[in-house]
Amino acid sequence: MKVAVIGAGSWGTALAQTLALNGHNVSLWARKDSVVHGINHEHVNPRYLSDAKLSDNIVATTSYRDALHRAKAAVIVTPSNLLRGVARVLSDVVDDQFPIVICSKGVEAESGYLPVGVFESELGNRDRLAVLSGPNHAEEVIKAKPAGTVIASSGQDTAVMFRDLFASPTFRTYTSDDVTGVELCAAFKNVIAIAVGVAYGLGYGDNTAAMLMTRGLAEMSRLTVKCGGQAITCMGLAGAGDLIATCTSEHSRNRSFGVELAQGGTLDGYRERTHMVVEGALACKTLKTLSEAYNVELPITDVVRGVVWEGADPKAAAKDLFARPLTTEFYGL
Ligand SMILES: NC(=O)c1ccc[n+]([C@@H]2O[C@H](COP(=O)([O-])OP(=O)(O)OC[C@H]3O[C@@H](n4cnc5c(N)ncnc54)[C@H](O)[C@@H]3O)[C@@H](O)[C@H]2O)c1
Ligand SMILES: O=P(O)(O)OC[C@H](O)CO
Repeated sequence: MKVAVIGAGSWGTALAQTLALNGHNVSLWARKDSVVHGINHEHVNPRYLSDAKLSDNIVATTSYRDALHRAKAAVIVTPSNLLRGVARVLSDVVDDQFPIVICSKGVEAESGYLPVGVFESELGNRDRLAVLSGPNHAEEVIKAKPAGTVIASSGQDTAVMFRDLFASPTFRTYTSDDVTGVELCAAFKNVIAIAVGVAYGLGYGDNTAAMLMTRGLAEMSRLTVKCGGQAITCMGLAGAGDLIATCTSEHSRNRSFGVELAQGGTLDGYRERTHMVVEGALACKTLKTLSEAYNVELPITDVVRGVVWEGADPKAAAKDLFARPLTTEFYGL
């Protein structure tokens, strides 16, 4: 079957390869001609994961229409801040039954919409929309190192369809009906990974990292439940699983950005050097819309926002976190 993958960064490239190895014909939309040329002529993405030889049943294009022509499903893997634009393009090309899975991790600025909500508002029919998320560093998935992920949809047929599309001997896919929970976990874990990176950058230890991860999980759970998601989702692959992978992995951009930030680096400098997206830097701002709407305290997220965007001193910010009133461990849950 032909599948359109929209976005040829690291994750789009790894997912395209996963689908291609499963025998599907993949049409990969890329922004840059040089990427299209590299994939179609050398079977290599010259900009992302350039060590990987890609299957020859991946064909790249810069045309959305060509990518979607005769495709039976679309996989959306752009940075989260571009999702509404992509949804608008798709609304001119696909009908309201066309299955779409979104693999980007974030919250829309201003509206506070999660990815599936953004697509639903532009394209309708939520039941054919899904979200895919889990502890999935592209650098490992493209090498077929075993990994698991969750595919959540309000439509059971959609979740099962994408589960079977992606499942492989090394990529184990689970279904869920908790779309909100999976999406919030995905956005949140990146913010906590920045906090963990900052802590390591300041020379703090593994105890600090474990505390931030666990208290981050508490923030994630509080907001998830208030937004209508299930607390148990935060204990699954999309929650604790991805939080652990992102906060501990050498591959994580969010974590390594946090380390650099603590040592005087900047977001612009990180982006320019790597050409990569640091979703947590945006999410620490966009999650505020939800925390205010639902009146949920997110102290670690607030501190990360202060350090990334408001010039707060990381050491002073860490001190502030410790100066908060002492309370019971499961306060607010
Ligand atoms: N990399 C991973 O391991 C991984 C795993 C799971 C989920 N994700 C998520 O997938 C999404 C995409 O991340 P990625 O890692 O594939 O990207 P990346 O960081 O490897 O590359 C950046 C991507 O952004 C695109 N881009 C940048 N500016 C653009 C613009 N103005 N217009 C259009 N495209 C632009 C680039 O073309 C490229 O595709 C993110 O939400 C990320 O959180 C990534
Ligand atoms: O490299 P990061 O920090 O963007 O994380 C990538 C994936 O989301 C890990 O599951």
